[in-house]
Amino acid sequence: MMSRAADRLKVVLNHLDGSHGNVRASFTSAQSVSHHHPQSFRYTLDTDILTPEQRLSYEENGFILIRNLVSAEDIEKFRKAFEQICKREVKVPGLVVMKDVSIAKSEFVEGEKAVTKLQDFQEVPGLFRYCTLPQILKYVECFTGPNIMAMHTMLINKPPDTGKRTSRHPMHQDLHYFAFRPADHIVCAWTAMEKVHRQNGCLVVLPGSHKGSLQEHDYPEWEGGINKMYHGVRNYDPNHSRVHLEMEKGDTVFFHPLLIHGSGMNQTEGFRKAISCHYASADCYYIDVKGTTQENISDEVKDLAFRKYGVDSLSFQDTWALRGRLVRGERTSL
Ligand SMILES: CCCCCCCCCCCCCCCCCCCC(=O)SCCNC(=O)CCNC(=O)[C@H](O)C(C)(C)COP(=O)(O)OP(=O)(O)OC[C@H]1O[C@@H](n2cnc3c(N)ncnc32)[C@H](O)[C@@H]1OP(=O)(O)O
Ligand SMILES: Nc1ncnc2c1ncn2[C@@H]1O[C@H](COP(=O)(O)OP(=O)(O)OP(=O)(O)O)[C@@H](O)[C@H]1O
Ligand SMILES: O=C(O)CCC(=O)C(=O)O
Ligand SMILES: [Fe+2]
Ligand SMILES: [Mg+2]
Repeated sequence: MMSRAADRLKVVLNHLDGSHGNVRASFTSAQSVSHHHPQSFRYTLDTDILTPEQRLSYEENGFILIRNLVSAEDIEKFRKAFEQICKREVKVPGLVVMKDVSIAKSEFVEGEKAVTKLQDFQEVPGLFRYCTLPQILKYVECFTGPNIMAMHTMLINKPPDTGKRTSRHPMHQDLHYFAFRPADHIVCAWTAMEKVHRQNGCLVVLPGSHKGSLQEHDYPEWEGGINKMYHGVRNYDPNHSRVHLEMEKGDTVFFHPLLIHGSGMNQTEGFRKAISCHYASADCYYIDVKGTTQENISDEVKDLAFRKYGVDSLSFQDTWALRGRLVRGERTSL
């Protein structure tokens, strides 16, 4: 109980402090792993959900993998909902449907095979149900606390590579796209909709990179082209040690928004599917990214909002406030 109150205080202090770090790191958790060596936690809250090992692992690595969290039946339902959208059986407000850049201009690819990514499916009940699954939110709460917003939703249908290597997703930090803070109260849930492995382009992560700061992002100079908004960390070191997250259908990884990650190309004939949601504590606050490294993505998003909706008065923060949906607790700030 004590520790829950301490965690709330941490959030408040951080809020006032603005810069994350020192204040929180000095708190000591009551639920420490060892009684003799009290452990302080920065990236996880006190709940009875994570085992001490899982908690330490997230603190150290910036991600945890939970096997078999989403049922095959639920995944089948998400797959059906995705198919319906691709066949244009339903029209959805706000939904962004992205084709791979290497097939965008081809008139021969249609339906599901043409869609690389659905974004912002908050108005598709059959897909948004993923973001409300209790077994997912149970884990999310360990990072966000009790007031939870689903800020960004995606279904990724990584296509077989056309030979131009455009099915790759460059190494990046998701925080680059976000106009809210603090980072430690944001988490991504990413669920494999089928077996994902190195061959079909599983997630690749740099363990521990969440302890660093937000880096400069830009389009990588890739010969075969690069998808819209696929920014990568500018000074990516290809020799840094990486972990390939091979997962079975239903396995779910939760990761920190500063964790550097990407995915390799899909060298199979199948479409590699995953569904994901970025959650944030509703107690987070919006920031102005003017003059920061995030200005480039902010301009691109505002430009897209203008082309899609014809409004040029939306700020980057507005685009987030309009898309975010409360999934648990109270909508306190975001
Ligand atoms: C109510 C609030 C308003 C909200 C505003 C909307 C905001 C949406 C945005 C996204 C925010 C991103 C947040 C991400 C957060 C988490 C971290 C995730 C990391 C990522 O995944 S980043 C990558 C995300 N990518 C996108 O979001 C891409 C968004 N999609 C698009 O912008 C459009 O789909 C696109 C690519 C412009 C295509 O537009 P569309 O109208 O569907 O296509 P056309 O066929 O008309 O083509 C137009 C033009 O674009 C070229 N094109 C097509 N596909 C691509 C592509 N994949 N990459 C690059 N270029 C592409 C096409 O060839 C055409 O070119 P012309 O030269 O002929 O004009
Ligand atoms: N120059 C680069 N800048 C940014 N990210 C890169 C760069 N080169 C590769 N990556 C990223 O590194 C990750 C791994 O890339 P790669 O395509 O080599 O896949 P892989 O899983 O290592 O497969 P393989 O088994 O073929 O090596 C992907 O996220 C990829 O987009
Ligand atoms: O599913 C993938 O390939 C990773 C996508 C990703 O990291 C993202 O869209 O932010
Ligand atoms: Fe990402
Ligand atoms: Mg490689």
